[in-house]
Amino acid sequence: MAIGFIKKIFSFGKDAVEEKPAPPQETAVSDEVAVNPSVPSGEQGGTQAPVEENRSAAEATEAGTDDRDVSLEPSTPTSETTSEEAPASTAPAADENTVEEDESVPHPISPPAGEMPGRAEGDEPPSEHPTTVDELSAPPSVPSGHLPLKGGEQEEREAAVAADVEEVVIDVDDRGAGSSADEKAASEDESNPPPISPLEGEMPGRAEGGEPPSEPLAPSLPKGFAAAERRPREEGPAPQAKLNWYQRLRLGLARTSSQLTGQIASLFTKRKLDEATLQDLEDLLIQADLGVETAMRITDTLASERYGKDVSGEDVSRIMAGEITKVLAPVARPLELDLSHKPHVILVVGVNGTGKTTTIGKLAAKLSGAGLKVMLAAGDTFRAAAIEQLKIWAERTKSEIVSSKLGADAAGLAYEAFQRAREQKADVLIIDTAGRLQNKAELMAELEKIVRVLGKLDPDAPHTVLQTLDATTGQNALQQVEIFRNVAGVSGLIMTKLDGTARGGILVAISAKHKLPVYFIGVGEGIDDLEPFEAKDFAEAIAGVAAP
Ligand SMILES: Nc1nc2c(ncn2[C@@H]2O[C@H](COP(=O)(O)OP(=O)(O)OP(=O)(O)O)[C@@H](O)[C@H]2O)c(=O)[nH]1
Repeated sequence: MAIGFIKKIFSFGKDAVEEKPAPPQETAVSDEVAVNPSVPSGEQGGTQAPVEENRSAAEATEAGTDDRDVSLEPSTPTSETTSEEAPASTAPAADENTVEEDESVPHPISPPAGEMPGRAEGDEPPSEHPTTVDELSAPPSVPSGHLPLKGGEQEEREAAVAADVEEVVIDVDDRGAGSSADEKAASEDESNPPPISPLEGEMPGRAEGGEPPSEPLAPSLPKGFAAAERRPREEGPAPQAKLNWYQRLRLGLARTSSQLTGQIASLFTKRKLDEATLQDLEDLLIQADLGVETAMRITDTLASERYGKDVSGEDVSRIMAGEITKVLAPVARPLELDLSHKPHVILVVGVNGTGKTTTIGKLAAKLSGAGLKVMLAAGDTFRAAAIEQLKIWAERTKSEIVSSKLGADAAGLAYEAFQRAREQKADVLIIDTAGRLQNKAELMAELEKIVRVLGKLDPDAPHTVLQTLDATTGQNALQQVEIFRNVAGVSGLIMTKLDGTARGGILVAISAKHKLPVYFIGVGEGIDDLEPFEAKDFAEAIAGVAAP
């Protein structure tokens, strides 16, 4: 179904470009009803009709409780011209252009008016090879079939061309200026000397009739300056190969692990394992955000193996990695999609800046890359940049997008997006939300409303509620999960920014406490920088166990 749909998009408006993907169709939900009639018929266009129905449905529920009219405004794919079409359509035009240009535009090598005046009317045309100064300064001959311009005409036309050029510049650089192109061209003629004129006194050119200097004169520097010798350019360091995701994860968690292993190593120098050492170790593990429960698991296991004996830092790292793996293994699960839903709705929540929008883009890339039909909903109506950011991701991932104006009702948008995704038989709908600070009650209420509204269309929706957590956050992430879980019923986590100076220990504490699935980890800002979460890799990276 999805492949058939994609083929449909691909073939719209460009019969000759079969293999080139069409831009994603965007559906804007605006405050005014504006249905674009130019949508292609078929799967996409056929979904236009129920707009009003949708709206009333949304109103009937408290879904689209917003008073605004919400409507769909799909953009049409850009039609493209193929190289095969071009010659047939452009050939006659080219002839016309030639005539047009020849008549109105001076020859490209024509000297500027005033500087090298043309021949006076009635003069003999110059010989083929100019030999005298007069001949050299005469304008080039006009191609046969065209009348040579008279001196006055030449100037007028050159002025007209100058005006045209200025008009373009004004369009681009100074649209609202209001001064006419002619005025501007004229005033610049008066005020600007020709750019190639040497400045008087600074770089004297050849005096009239004088010999050219044998070497170009170096400008003399004013007092207090000295000419520097040109040094050979230094070779910079060879560009480094991009680290793979595992190396980036290890690097990201290096701060946590090296700090931890360094402290552990100094703790166990020449000390047998006793109660005091175990207590010190537990404190260190808690400081590394691992949580009391996991810290105790580690110390208990260490005690049962090595109590009263010598202990090395490697022993502790190995036991630590093993115990952390036991905590994380049950939560390292794939994100399950029930594609019978059509669409499977994923709501993405989390504090602002934790990487929701970026993660949505990465998820969309994986899903659409696998041939699934993905629709995105720009439910972060709080930030204009977030809407734009998601549009870019939609374009990059060939996903459709439903967006709205800044400040629009997010629940109404989510409702419309869900309906539209259903009509279009999308496999997955991913809804972005505003970064709600958990202490802002009204924002949390809006999030609750989105969940409620989606449930009106399908009691099981949203089918997945994903929360993004920023790995650089630390303890605060634990509190974030608690709050979003209560408000939005978070069903799984993605930890982002594990490639930075991450403090990944908190994920262990969160997993021990909430036992929520951890689907993926973000290891960079790129489209491919999202990896399935692997308990053992993560545990070893935190514990500082040497990489295999
Ligand atoms: N290094 C790194 N940066 C990331 C990762 N994920 C997201 N980012 C960056 O984090 C910043 C915030 O990401 P967004 O996706 O805008 O976060 P958001 O949660 O949507 O933010 P709001 O729209 O403000 O709610 C951006 O600069 C992203 O490029 C990651 O895994 N690694």
